[in-house]
Amino acid sequence: MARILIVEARFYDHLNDMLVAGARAALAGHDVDVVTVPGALEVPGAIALAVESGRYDAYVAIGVVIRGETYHFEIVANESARGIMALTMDGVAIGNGILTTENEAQAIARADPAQLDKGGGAAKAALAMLELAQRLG
Ligand SMILES: Nc1c(NC[C@H](O)[C@H](O)[C@H](O)CO)[nH]c(=O)[nH]c1=O
Ligand SMILES: CC(=O)[C@@H](O)COP(=O)(O)O
Repeated sequence: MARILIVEARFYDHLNDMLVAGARAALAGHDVDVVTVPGALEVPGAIALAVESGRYDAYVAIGVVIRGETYHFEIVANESARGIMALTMDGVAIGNGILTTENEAQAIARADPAQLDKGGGAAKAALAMLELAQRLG
């Protein structure tokens, strides 16, 4: 059994509820905690803090970034992904379930566990990276 932390950027409650449900289903049998941050830009920092705590074996990043009117979409989408990638390159087992979509319909299709289940996919990716780290470590 692994100790998994879900770090969710709760910007859209109804979408996050689906993503977290999918992630939890994929993490059945493991010890799962969930923490919430304001938005996707805060997710990498929250994971970095949790890594420092030494309490968890792997992490699942959850969130939804939907394009608005300004360049802020690129900043939030790209920089949250960049921060998560930097952590993975440091050997942290993370699955990235932060959706970056053009509209809500695209987000719903990807958040819904009965459709594309990106939350479950991110959880499975985190477990796969943890298993790889244990095998190679
Ligand atoms: N527009 C979205 C955001 N924006 C907020 C930022 O992530 C951040 O919390 C803020 O800039 C304060 O540092 N976040 C999302 O997760 N999704 C969005 O669509
Ligand atoms: C992804 C975003 O930051 C977006 O929700 C913000 O919308 P806007 O660009 O219209 O301020």
